[in-house]
Amino acid sequence: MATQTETLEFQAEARQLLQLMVHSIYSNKDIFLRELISNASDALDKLRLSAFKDKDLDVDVSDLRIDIETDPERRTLTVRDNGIGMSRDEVVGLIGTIAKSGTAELLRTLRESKDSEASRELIGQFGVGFYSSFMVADRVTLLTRRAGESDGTRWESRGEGTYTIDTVPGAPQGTAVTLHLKPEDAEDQLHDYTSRAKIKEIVRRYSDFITWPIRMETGEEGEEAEILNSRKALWARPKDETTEEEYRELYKHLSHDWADPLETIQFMAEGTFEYQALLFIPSRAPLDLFMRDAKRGVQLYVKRVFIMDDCEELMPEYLRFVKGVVDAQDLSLNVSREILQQDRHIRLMRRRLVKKVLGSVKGMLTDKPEQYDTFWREFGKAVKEGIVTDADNQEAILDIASFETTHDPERPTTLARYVERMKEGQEHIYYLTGASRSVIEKSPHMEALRAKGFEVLLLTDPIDEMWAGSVTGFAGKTFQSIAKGQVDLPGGDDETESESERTEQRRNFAPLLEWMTTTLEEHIKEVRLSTRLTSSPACIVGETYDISPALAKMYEAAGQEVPSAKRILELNPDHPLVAGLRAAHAGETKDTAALAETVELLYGMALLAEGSELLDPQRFTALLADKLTGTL
Ligand SMILES: Nc1ncnc2c1ncn2[C@@H]1O[C@H](COP(=O)(O)OP(=O)(O)OP(=O)(O)O)[C@@H](O)[C@H]1O
Repeated sequence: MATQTETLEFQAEARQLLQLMVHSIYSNKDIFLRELISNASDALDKLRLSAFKDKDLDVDVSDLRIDIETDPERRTLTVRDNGIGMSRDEVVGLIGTIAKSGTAELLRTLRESKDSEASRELIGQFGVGFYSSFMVADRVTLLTRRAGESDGTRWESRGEGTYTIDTVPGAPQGTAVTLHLKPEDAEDQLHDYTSRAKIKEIVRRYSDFITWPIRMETGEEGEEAEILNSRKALWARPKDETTEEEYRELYKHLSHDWADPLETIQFMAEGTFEYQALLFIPSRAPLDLFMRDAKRGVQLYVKRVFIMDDCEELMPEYLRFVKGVVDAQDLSLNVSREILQQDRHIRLMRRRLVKKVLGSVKGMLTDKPEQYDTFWREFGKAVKEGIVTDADNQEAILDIASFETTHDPERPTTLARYVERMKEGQEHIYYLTGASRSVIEKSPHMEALRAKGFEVLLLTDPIDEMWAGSVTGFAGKTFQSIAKGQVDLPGGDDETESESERTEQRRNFAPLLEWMTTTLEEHIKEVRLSTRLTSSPACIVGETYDISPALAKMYEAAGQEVPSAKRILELNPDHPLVAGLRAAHAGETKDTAALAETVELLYGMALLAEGSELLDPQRFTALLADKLTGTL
């Protein structure tokens, strides 16, 4: 007997997602069954694992299965499992709320998106699981009892603002989800989900690989229920015995993505440590790719038994978007995270998995450029983290990376292509980091390189700041920031000034540079002449091994102390303002205070030109206003 019924409200975000489901945005409604079977299969996995780990848990795991029952008269469809079940609190927490990261952002994007195709894609990426029942049902009942507990829970909702919940003593262990189906409507792709043939077709198409039996009564008295799925573990089957379609469906089951994967990677390792791996690269980045608690997508199985989701030990963080299954034959079912962390075989396995993934991206780069472009657009930012965190594969990652470049504003370049295009005598791969392509392109540091026709990589991701300063080189060429150190451009397209001219210039400017260095000593450590400027009067550069201002800012934002390194102000001796300053400073009757103000403005201009902030904007504008007034 059910106890008193309690009516609860859905959490706001859950309500909004439900609305989307009820006024379904999907055309293919059949997939609700895949979602329910997927949940049931997970619940059976969990029960088997719990029973194995907790010997005191009194459960029968000898006949774990999923049953589908239909009642054409009452127009109901039930998906029943004898898995782990849910406690009352779990029902409220898991079904009444959406604990997934990225929900709020997803809903905001959906609200802003007017395009229903785009909305469908977005929500598909998120995966709405259980709620998809409301595409085909106007009322859903869930009866569940958690293994080890005596009372069960009944949950029921019409997919509107509220749901009811009550306690049901003596409910069978596991979960039964009953859908009270909406009327058939062929136009709206609402099929007859009480039809055996339809159910069979859907199970075959979407859930064939589920390792648990999915059963359905034949309707004939005395006949055994029929098992609808073939239960073949795809990863343990040779490639030529598996169809693309089967791979795709497994991918969707694992990832909850509704789109097809971009690439499938399958391999089997034999020998002393045997395992099978089936990995997928999705075709788009998940919404939570850059969130702190983003999950990694590889599941660990041991001898066909599901052990854990999100196995960090198998995939490094920078490849967190890779989904799939790894099934190891020689581990104990009892394996824990701690054991995994210390296991030498697991480390070898991970190394091999990473090599396979990077190798398959390299394959795309050579053979399937369009696919590669999609990959890099979606995941490049995450993959670049590996340049810093995975020293063993640094070369391999640089090899598959693409970067924006001055060579072609439309297409990013690989480093190999950059190196091919390098000029004679060019030893360095030039790059500049900054907030955006347009800021970097206009930076004074670019001037001489542009004038002389050198290609520069334009690095705009925060992670670029981290690796660019620490990686030594690629294909024997070193990286050089054009905002750091001295830039000695070889030959180039321009004629270079003769050495004697330069010596003469240095001598002429020495007193000004010395005086300016003292005047600005609070902010910079040296003023010197520049070889990188053609039209701007000045720019600021760092020493070769200094951290860039943007990186310093990132560290500060992360709460880390950054030793403040003073940088160097470089002057363009050919600019009239700089030439004028030199003349004025050399003059007999100079106004040192006024000159110092001009120098301060010059320094401020150099900061603005590279996209940095002024130290004291009020003072800068006051000085500038004063100088401008003087010109009138
Ligand atoms: N048959 C079931 N048995 C036990 N727990 C279940 C069952 N169905 C759902 N749950 C619980 O409810 C949670 C929410 O289910 P839901 O289908 O909404 O999302 P999900 O499966 O976690 O995620 P996704 O959107 O990725 O499918 C599940 O994670 C699971 O903990």
